[in-house]
Amino acid sequence: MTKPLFIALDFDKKADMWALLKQLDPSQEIHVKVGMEMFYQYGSEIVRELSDKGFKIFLDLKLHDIPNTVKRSAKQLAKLGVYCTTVHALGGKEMIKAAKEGLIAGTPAGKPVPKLLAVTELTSISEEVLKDEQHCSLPLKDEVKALAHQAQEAGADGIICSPLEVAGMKAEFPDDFMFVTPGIRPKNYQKDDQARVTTPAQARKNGSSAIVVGRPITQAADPAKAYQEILQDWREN
Ligand SMILES: O=c1ccn([C@@H]2O[C@H](COP(=O)(O)O)[C@@H](O)[C@H]2O)c(=O)[nH]1
Repeated sequence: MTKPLFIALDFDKKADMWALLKQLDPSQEIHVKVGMEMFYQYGSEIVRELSDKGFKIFLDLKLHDIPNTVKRSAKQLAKLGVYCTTVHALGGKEMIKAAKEGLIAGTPAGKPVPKLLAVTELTSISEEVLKDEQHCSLPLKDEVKALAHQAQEAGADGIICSPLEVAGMKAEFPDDFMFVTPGIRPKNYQKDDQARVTTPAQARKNGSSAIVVGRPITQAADPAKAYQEILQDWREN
């Protein structure tokens, strides 16, 4: 499979989401990310609609609760047939293990189990915030790496981190462990609320397995053009 670019479908209205998706070339495989904004409004219906139209879905709900609750929730999520989903790595190994068990238990027979990705440190968190507000004494890269190892030991299939951290830890993980990276900004695009960003091309060079891009596509004057340009920067050799 070519390395995915997940378009973060962070929209207020479903109609705006479809207006964007209709502009994209239907002959290409399109990967999308459904997050809390759409899911809290439209629920599993939106996932099914996208799935029926052939989109490959990353359902990003960042589960973070006690293991029993996460296991039972993951079991329900697995019924939706998504490609991957997320938990917060800070929930601990028991919670991640429980999420994996729930996904396995809920996946319909003969269907692939959704990949479980653990969010390490959100890409909006800076070195300063990690130290001053999360009271973490480790440098950010070390904290991300420690959470990544913890997630892998607990059975996660990959992590979410910034592309800035990938190169420094990829060699320590199996080849199929996924490094999915938001915090993507084309050259000269504003950071918005993201703290740790790179261009798509830099994410590729650093070894990201997949990138997640929202506003640089969804807020563009010409989203289809922005998507193609970012895709080219991401995939160009
Ligand atoms: O650490 C994280 C985890 C998830 N995200 C999500 O990715 C997109 C990024 O959107 P942009 O508009 O490209 O900033 C968004 O849906 C976040 O919820 C993240 O940014 N960082």
